[in-house]
Formats: sequence, C-alpha cells, structure tokens
Amino acid sequence: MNYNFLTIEGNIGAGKTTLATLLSKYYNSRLVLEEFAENPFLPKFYKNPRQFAFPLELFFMAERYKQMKDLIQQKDLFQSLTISDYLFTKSLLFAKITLPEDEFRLYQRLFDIINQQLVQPDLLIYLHSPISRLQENIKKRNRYYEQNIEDQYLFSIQETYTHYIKQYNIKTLIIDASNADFLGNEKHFKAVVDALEKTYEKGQHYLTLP
Ligand SMILES: Nc1ncnc2c1ncn2[C@@H]1O[C@H](COP(=O)(O)OP(=O)(O)OP(=O)(O)O)[C@@H](O)[C@H]1O
Repeated sequence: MNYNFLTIEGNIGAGKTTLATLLSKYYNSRLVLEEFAENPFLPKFYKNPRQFAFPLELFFMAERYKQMKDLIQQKDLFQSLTISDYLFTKSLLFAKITLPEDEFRLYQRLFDIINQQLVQPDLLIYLHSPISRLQENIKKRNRYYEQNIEDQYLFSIQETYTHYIKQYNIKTLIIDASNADFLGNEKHFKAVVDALEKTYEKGQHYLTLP
C-alpha cells in the first residue's frame, strides 16, 4: 500500500470511526480519532443551533488543530501509515452550513491561516450512504442529542462534501456504503483493502462493495 496518510470522511453516522479503526488494526497504523464527545457545545448546539454554532465550530477547529499539530511533530509521519476519521477541512464545511454569512467569513479567515500549516492526506476515503441509512445508524447508536437531526441537515452536509471534493478535484475513493457492514462482512472490508493496493490519479474514484 502506497499511502502515508489516509483520511476517512462521510456524513454523520456514515461509519467513519468503525472503518478507520478496522483499517488501522489491519495495517498496524497510527489512528487519529475525532474527539467530538469532548466538545461541551455539541448538545447545546443541537438544542439551539443559532446561539451555539460559533463556539461549537471554534472548539472543533481548535481541538482538531491541536491533534493534527501533535501528529506533525511526531517525526515518523512520513515513515509509517496514519489513518484519521476526519479531515481538518471538515470544520470549514460544517461551518458553512451552521454559521450565518458574516460569522462564516470570520471563521474562514482563521481557518485559512491554520490550515496552511497542516499536512493534507494523500487519499480521502469518502463513505456515501443514503439519508435513510444514516438516520437508521443515528437511531441505533442513540446519542441523545442527535435524535432530532433533520433529513435536510444531513442532505446539506452531503451536498457540501460532494461540492468540495469536485471543486478541488481531491483524490477521493468514494465507497457506496448503502449496505456496508465492514465489521460483520469480511468481503466488504477486503474490498476496501484491495482498493487501497491501487494508486489513484487526482479526482473521484468509485468503489461498489460486493
Ligand atoms: N464542525 C462541526 N459542526 C457541527 N457539528 C459537528 C461538527 N463536527 C462534528 N459535528 C457533530 O459531532 C458529532 C460526531 O460527528 P461525526 O460525523 O464526526 O462522527 P460520527 O457521526 O460519530 O461518525 P461515524 O458514525 O461516521 O463514525 C455529530 O453529531 C456531528 O454532527
């Protein structure tokens, strides 16, 4: 496998953490997981988005920056594989949806300054699931503050990711995760491992699971 830094992305409840964890065990790689549970603004945000979006987004950006910075400072980043379950740009993509225009512009200025200092993954794996499947996953895992997420919010997140991947022609492996079961179905996991043996040009590449 030819990658040093792989990032898994996808909508809320797409299964990023599960796949990142399985891949990191398989490749014996370093694993960087998002620590969203540490964000004290998240439950407040879901209750009152308008009031808490800005501190929520700032907190996410600060936490993610700290994690990514620590990663760069560890000398062996380019000698071994690192897998993360989020992209630093995720903060900006969510902020575009959650913040009003003027606050978003301010956020973007901060983001641009910080983002310049960070290393970008050499392949993005994007898990694509229909909204109905995401809602099922969200119900099943039952985090209390996520139980009233509207389809429209998930749809906006999906559109924002798709637009970002296309706009910047990001090297992305898009996995159709509609029926994915990476934990329970060995064939699904194997298909991902096989796909990671290949090298890809910039742009979007698609994987359908068996
Ligand atoms: N920048 C952000 N702005 C608003 N909410 C965010 C942001 N980043 C994460 N969240 C929220 O944090 C929670 C965890 O999100 P995330 O998508 O990272 O993990 P997840 O849904 O557990 O992923 P998966 O199920 O794919 O492993 C979700 O409720 C999500 O909406």
